[in-house]
Amino acid sequence: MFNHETVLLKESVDGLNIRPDGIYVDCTLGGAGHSSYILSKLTNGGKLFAFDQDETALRYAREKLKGYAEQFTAIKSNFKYLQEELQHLGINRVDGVLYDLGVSSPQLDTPERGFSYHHDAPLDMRMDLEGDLTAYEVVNNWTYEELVRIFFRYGEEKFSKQVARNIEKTREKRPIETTGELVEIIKQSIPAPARRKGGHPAKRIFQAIRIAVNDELKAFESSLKQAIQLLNPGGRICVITFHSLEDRICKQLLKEASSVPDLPPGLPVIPDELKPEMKLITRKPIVPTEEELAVNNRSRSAKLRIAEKR
Ligand SMILES: C[S@@+](CC[C@H](N)C(=O)[O-])C[C@H]1O[C@@H](n2cnc3c(N)ncnc32)[C@H](O)[C@@H]1O
Repeated sequence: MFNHETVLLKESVDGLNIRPDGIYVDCTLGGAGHSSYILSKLTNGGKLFAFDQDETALRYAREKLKGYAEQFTAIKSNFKYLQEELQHLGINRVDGVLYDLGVSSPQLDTPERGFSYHHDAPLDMRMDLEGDLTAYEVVNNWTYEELVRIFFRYGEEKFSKQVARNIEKTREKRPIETTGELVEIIKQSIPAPARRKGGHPAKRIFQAIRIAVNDELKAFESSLKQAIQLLNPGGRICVITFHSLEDRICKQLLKEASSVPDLPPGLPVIPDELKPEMKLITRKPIVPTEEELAVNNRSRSAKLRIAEKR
């Protein structure tokens, strides 16, 4: 069973302003919550292409959506290959692209995937099980400097140096094999008063390693740029992010794409080629309602941003 509670479902899919005969892309298929709702709004002429790099999610979603064989195509690929994969299928323009970033609940809740600090399991954290880089490799073989860099940058962890130093000390004696061992090292590295604040003490380091293993930020940035290029006029992008690093990339890129460049003074009208490509639909992100927060804890950090191609 693939139990993933979809976040900001109505807000994001309604945000796509779906044309029943349009072409849409769900970059993060997962449990197909958003995809099912998009498909319910399409007629026979409409198409949905959905990406996931996780074979388990694809298998589940293909079965769930088998009634939509005409309209639905699942693609096993990283969404950083958005343009290339669509081109292979003869698609050069689309009417909407959706991202619901991060990991799904089944990925988090399956101990063997090694994403969770609540279970003791081998250090893995790959969304794509065919990927070469695992959390084991990062934790055991990356240098002290590389670890400090990712813990600061991707985890915004104040005690990055202490954690990296204790990882180094431990692995000099023996390899660090499991999430449980890593959690213990993190707990020992963070002073007790700080450990009691801000949720689970391993949360930020686990986020950092997961982002590094899956190269999440670069993939998203590259994909979002491609999505902007792929859109037809009037087409929309909806992005749901779950932490400040993803949200910053999204906000920045959409802002750049929707801003007028500095113009020479006295120019009476903005020439067409200088007009921004996008228009922001949400100046401030949409966040879950109290009702959603009450039933879905995973939604608490979600932010939805929407922009439209001019
Ligand atoms: C939060 S879940 C999506 C849940 C889905 N919207 C639903 O309602 O069921 C994110 C999914 O995107 C996938 N994913 C994350 N980053 C990806 C990437 N760069 N390329 C392809 N799939 C990715 C993950 O494997 C995961 O299944």
